[in-house]
Amino acid sequence: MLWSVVIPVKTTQSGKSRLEISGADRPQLALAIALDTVAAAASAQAVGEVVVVTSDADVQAGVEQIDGATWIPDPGMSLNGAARAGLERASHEARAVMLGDLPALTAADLDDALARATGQERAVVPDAEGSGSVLVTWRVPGAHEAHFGTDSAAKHADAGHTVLDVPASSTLRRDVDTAEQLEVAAALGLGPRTTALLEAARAA
Ligand SMILES: Nc1nc2c(ncn2[C@@H]2O[C@H](COP(=O)(O)OP(=O)(O)OP(=O)(O)O)[C@@H](O)[C@H]2O)c(=O)[nH]1
Ligand SMILES: C=C(OP(=O)(O)O)C(=O)O
Repeated sequence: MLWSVVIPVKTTQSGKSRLEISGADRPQLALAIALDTVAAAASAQAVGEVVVVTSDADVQAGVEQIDGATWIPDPGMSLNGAARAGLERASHEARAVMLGDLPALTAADLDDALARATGQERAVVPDAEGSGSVLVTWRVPGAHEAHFGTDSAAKHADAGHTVLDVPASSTLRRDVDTAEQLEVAAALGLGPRTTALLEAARAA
Protein backbone atom coordinates (compact mmCIF):
# COMPACT_ATOMS: atom_id res chain seq x y z
CA MET A 1 0.00 0.00 0.00
CA LEU A 2 1.33 3.41 -0.98
CA TRP A 3 0.82 6.80 0.65
CA SER A 4 0.51 10.32 -0.70
CA VAL A 5 2.58 12.57 1.56
CA VAL A 6 1.81 16.29 1.45
CA ILE A 7 4.62 18.62 2.58
CA PRO A 8 3.75 22.32 2.97
CA VAL A 9 6.75 24.67 2.65
CA LYS A 10 6.57 28.40 3.34
CA THR A 11 8.59 30.85 1.25
CA THR A 12 12.24 30.66 2.29
CA GLN A 13 12.28 34.44 2.78
CA SER A 14 9.62 34.18 5.51
CA GLY A 15 10.28 30.70 6.97
CA LYS A 16 12.55 29.63 9.82
CA SER A 17 12.48 33.12 11.33
CA ARG A 18 13.82 31.78 14.66
CA LEU A 19 16.78 29.98 13.10
CA GLU A 20 19.93 32.09 13.50
CA ILE A 21 23.14 30.29 12.45
CA SER A 22 26.32 32.33 12.25
CA GLY A 23 27.66 32.49 8.68
CA ALA A 24 24.58 30.84 7.14
CA ASP A 25 22.11 32.63 4.88
CA ARG A 26 18.69 31.94 6.45
CA PRO A 27 16.67 31.52 3.20
CA GLN A 28 19.35 29.15 1.85
CA LEU A 29 19.26 27.17 5.09
CA ALA A 30 15.44 27.02 4.97
CA LEU A 31 15.70 25.78 1.36
CA ALA A 32 18.25 23.07 2.25
CA ILE A 33 16.15 21.87 5.19
CA ALA A 34 12.99 21.70 3.08
CA LEU A 35 14.65 19.85 0.17
CA ASP A 36 16.41 17.34 2.47
CA THR A 37 13.00 16.64 4.03
CA VAL A 38 11.31 16.18 0.64
CA ALA A 39 14.12 13.94 -0.70
CA ALA A 40 14.03 11.67 2.37
CA ALA A 41 10.23 11.35 2.15
CA ALA A 42 10.31 10.64 -1.60
CA SER A 43 12.77 7.79 -1.06
CA ALA A 44 10.63 6.00 1.54
CA GLN A 45 9.29 2.66 0.31
CA ALA A 46 5.73 3.29 1.47
CA VAL A 47 5.54 6.70 -0.23
CA GLY A 48 3.95 6.67 -3.68
CA GLU A 49 4.13 10.42 -4.17
CA VAL A 50 5.19 13.57 -2.35
CA VAL A 51 3.10 16.66 -3.03
CA VAL A 52 4.90 19.83 -1.94
CA VAL A 53 2.68 22.88 -1.43
CA THR A 54 4.76 25.98 -1.95
CA SER A 55 4.95 29.34 -3.69
CA ASP A 56 8.73 29.54 -3.36
CA ALA A 57 10.43 29.42 -6.78
CA ASP A 58 13.66 27.92 -5.39
CA VAL A 59 11.77 25.18 -3.54
CA GLN A 60 9.74 24.47 -6.69
CA ALA A 61 12.93 24.18 -8.79
CA GLY A 62 14.54 21.91 -6.18
CA VAL A 63 11.49 19.66 -5.98
CA GLU A 64 11.56 19.24 -9.76
CA GLN A 65 14.99 17.56 -9.33
CA ILE A 66 13.67 14.99 -6.83
CA ASP A 67 12.18 11.76 -8.22
CA GLY A 68 8.73 11.04 -6.86
CA ALA A 69 8.02 14.62 -5.77
CA THR A 70 5.85 17.29 -7.41
CA TRP A 71 4.66 20.72 -6.26
CA ILE A 72 1.47 22.74 -6.34
CA PRO A 73 1.14 26.45 -5.52
CA ASP A 74 0.33 27.55 -2.00
CA PRO A 75 -3.23 28.92 -1.94
CA GLY A 76 -2.09 31.49 0.64
CA MET A 77 -4.42 30.39 3.44
CA SER A 78 -1.78 29.52 6.04
CA LEU A 79 -0.43 26.09 6.99
CA ASN A 80 -3.77 24.28 7.35
CA GLY A 81 -4.99 25.75 4.06
CA ALA A 82 -1.82 24.57 2.32
CA ALA A 83 -2.31 21.10 3.85
CA ARG A 84 -5.91 21.01 2.59
CA ALA A 85 -4.84 21.95 -0.95
CA GLY A 86 -2.24 19.17 -1.01
CA LEU A 87 -4.63 16.58 0.41
CA GLU A 88 -7.23 17.44 -2.25
CA ARG A 89 -4.63 16.90 -4.94
CA ALA A 90 -3.30 13.57 -3.54
CA SER A 91 -3.81 10.51 -5.72
CA HIS A 92 -3.51 7.67 -3.16
CA GLU A 93 -6.30 6.92 -0.69
CA ALA A 94 -3.83 6.72 2.21
CA ARG A 95 -2.83 10.34 2.82
CA ALA A 96 -0.51 12.16 5.17
CA VAL A 97 0.66 15.68 5.83
CA MET A 98 4.23 16.02 7.10
CA LEU A 99 6.06 19.17 8.14
CA GLY A 100 8.83 20.38 5.83
CA ASP A 101 11.38 21.16 8.53
CA LEU A 102 12.74 17.69 9.38
CA PRO A 103 16.35 17.87 8.11
CA ALA A 104 17.46 14.64 9.85
CA LEU A 105 14.54 12.58 8.50
CA THR A 106 15.41 9.10 7.22
CA ALA A 107 13.24 7.14 4.83
CA ALA A 108 13.33 4.22 7.29
CA ASP A 109 11.85 6.31 10.13
CA LEU A 110 9.06 7.60 7.88
CA ASP A 111 8.37 4.04 6.68
CA ASP A 112 8.18 2.89 10.31
CA ALA A 113 5.65 5.60 11.20
CA LEU A 114 3.53 4.97 8.10
CA ALA A 115 3.48 1.24 8.91
CA ARG A 116 2.14 2.10 12.38
CA ALA A 117 -0.46 4.44 10.79
CA THR A 118 -1.69 1.78 8.38
CA GLY A 119 -4.09 0.23 10.89
CA GLN A 120 -5.58 3.56 12.05
CA GLU A 121 -8.33 5.59 10.37
CA ARG A 122 -6.60 8.76 11.55
CA ALA A 123 -3.29 9.12 13.35
CA VAL A 124 -0.73 11.69 14.45
CA VAL A 125 2.97 11.66 15.34
CA PRO A 126 3.85 14.42 17.84
CA ASP A 127 7.11 16.37 17.55
CA ALA A 128 9.97 15.51 19.93
CA GLU A 129 8.64 17.97 22.54
CA GLY A 130 5.20 16.29 22.40
CA SER A 131 3.11 19.43 21.82
CA GLY A 132 3.33 19.89 18.04
CA SER A 133 2.61 17.47 15.19
CA VAL A 134 5.06 16.31 12.54
CA LEU A 135 2.91 13.74 10.71
CA VAL A 136 -0.88 13.55 10.42
CA THR A 137 -2.48 10.63 8.58
CA TRP A 138 -5.83 9.47 7.16
CA ARG A 139 -6.85 6.03 5.88
CA VAL A 140 -10.48 7.10 5.40
CA PRO A 141 -11.87 8.78 2.28
CA GLY A 142 -13.64 12.12 2.41
CA ALA A 143 -12.68 15.60 3.51
CA HIS A 144 -9.45 15.79 5.49
CA GLU A 145 -8.75 18.67 7.85
CA ALA A 146 -5.40 19.27 9.55
CA HIS A 147 -5.13 21.23 12.82
CA PHE A 148 -1.54 22.49 12.87
CA GLY A 149 -0.70 25.38 15.19
CA THR A 150 -0.22 25.76 18.94
CA ASP A 151 -0.65 22.43 20.80
CA SER A 152 -1.56 20.71 17.57
CA ALA A 153 -0.83 17.19 18.88
CA ALA A 154 -3.69 17.57 21.37
CA LYS A 155 -5.89 19.16 18.71
CA HIS A 156 -5.30 16.25 16.34
CA ALA A 157 -5.99 13.76 19.15
CA ASP A 158 -9.25 15.62 19.94
CA ALA A 159 -10.17 15.37 16.26
CA GLY A 160 -9.88 11.56 16.44
CA HIS A 161 -6.26 10.98 15.43
CA THR A 162 -4.62 8.12 17.34
CA VAL A 163 -1.28 9.20 18.83
CA LEU A 164 1.28 6.77 17.38
CA ASP A 165 3.94 5.24 19.58
CA VAL A 166 6.91 6.43 17.51
CA PRO A 167 10.13 6.61 19.60
CA ALA A 168 11.08 10.14 20.73
CA SER A 169 14.49 9.52 19.15
CA SER A 170 12.95 9.04 15.68
CA THR A 171 14.35 11.45 13.08
CA LEU A 172 10.72 12.07 12.06
CA ARG A 173 9.99 13.73 15.39
CA ARG A 174 12.89 16.23 15.29
CA ASP A 175 11.45 19.35 13.65
CA VAL A 176 13.78 22.33 13.60
CA ASP A 177 12.80 25.90 14.46
CA THR A 178 15.82 26.98 16.55
CA ALA A 179 19.62 26.61 16.57
CA GLU A 180 19.33 24.29 19.59
CA GLN A 181 16.93 21.99 17.72
CA LEU A 182 19.26 22.03 14.71
CA GLU A 183 22.06 20.84 16.98
CA VAL A 184 19.95 17.92 18.15
CA ALA A 185 19.06 17.13 14.52
CA ALA A 186 22.78 17.26 13.61
CA ALA A 187 23.52 14.66 16.27
CA LEU A 188 20.94 12.38 14.57
CA GLY A 189 22.54 13.06 11.16
CA LEU A 190 21.46 15.83 8.77
CA GLY A 191 20.56 15.45 5.11
CA PRO A 192 23.21 16.25 2.46
CA ARG A 193 22.00 19.77 1.54
CA THR A 194 21.79 20.98 5.13
CA THR A 195 25.14 19.35 5.97
CA ALA A 196 26.89 21.05 3.03
CA LEU A 197 25.39 24.45 3.86
CA LEU A 198 26.46 24.26 7.52
CA GLU A 199 29.96 23.10 6.54
CA ALA A 200 30.28 26.11 4.20
CA ALA A 201 29.01 28.43 6.95
CA ARG A 202 31.58 27.04 9.39
CA ALA A 203 34.40 27.47 6.85
CA ALA A 204 33.41 31.07 6.00
N1 LIG B 1 2.86 26.10 2.15
C1 LIG B 1 2.89 26.57 3.40
N2 LIG B 1 3.69 26.00 4.32
C2 LIG B 1 3.72 26.52 5.57
C3 LIG B 1 2.94 27.64 5.94
N3 LIG B 1 3.20 27.92 7.24
C4 LIG B 1 4.10 27.01 7.66
N4 LIG B 1 4.43 26.16 6.65
C5 LIG B 1 5.37 25.04 6.70
O1 LIG B 1 5.01 24.21 7.79
C6 LIG B 1 6.16 23.72 8.48
C7 LIG B 1 6.14 24.18 9.93
O2 LIG B 1 6.15 25.58 9.91
P1 LIG B 1 6.53 26.45 11.16
O3 LIG B 1 7.68 25.86 11.87
O4 LIG B 1 5.31 26.70 11.93
O5 LIG B 1 6.93 27.83 10.44
P2 LIG B 1 8.31 28.42 9.97
O6 LIG B 1 7.97 29.70 9.33
O7 LIG B 1 9.06 27.48 9.12
O8 LIG B 1 9.13 28.73 11.28
P3 LIG B 1 9.01 30.03 12.21
O9 LIG B 1 9.40 31.21 11.40
O10 LIG B 1 9.97 29.73 13.29
O11 LIG B 1 7.60 30.11 12.69
C8 LIG B 1 7.35 24.22 7.67
O12 LIG B 1 7.66 23.23 6.72
C9 LIG B 1 6.81 25.46 6.99
O13 LIG B 1 7.51 25.77 5.81
C10 LIG B 1 2.10 28.23 4.93
O14 LIG B 1 1.38 29.20 5.13
N5 LIG B 1 2.12 27.65 3.69
C1 LIG C 1 3.07 24.12 13.14
C2 LIG C 1 3.52 23.26 14.01
O1 LIG C 1 4.83 23.11 14.36
P1 LIG C 1 6.02 24.13 14.61
O2 LIG C 1 5.45 25.52 14.66
O3 LIG C 1 6.66 23.66 15.87
O4 LIG C 1 6.92 23.89 13.45
C3 LIG C 1 2.64 22.25 14.67
O5 LIG C 1 3.22 21.40 15.36
O6 LIG C 1 1.43 22.29 14.52
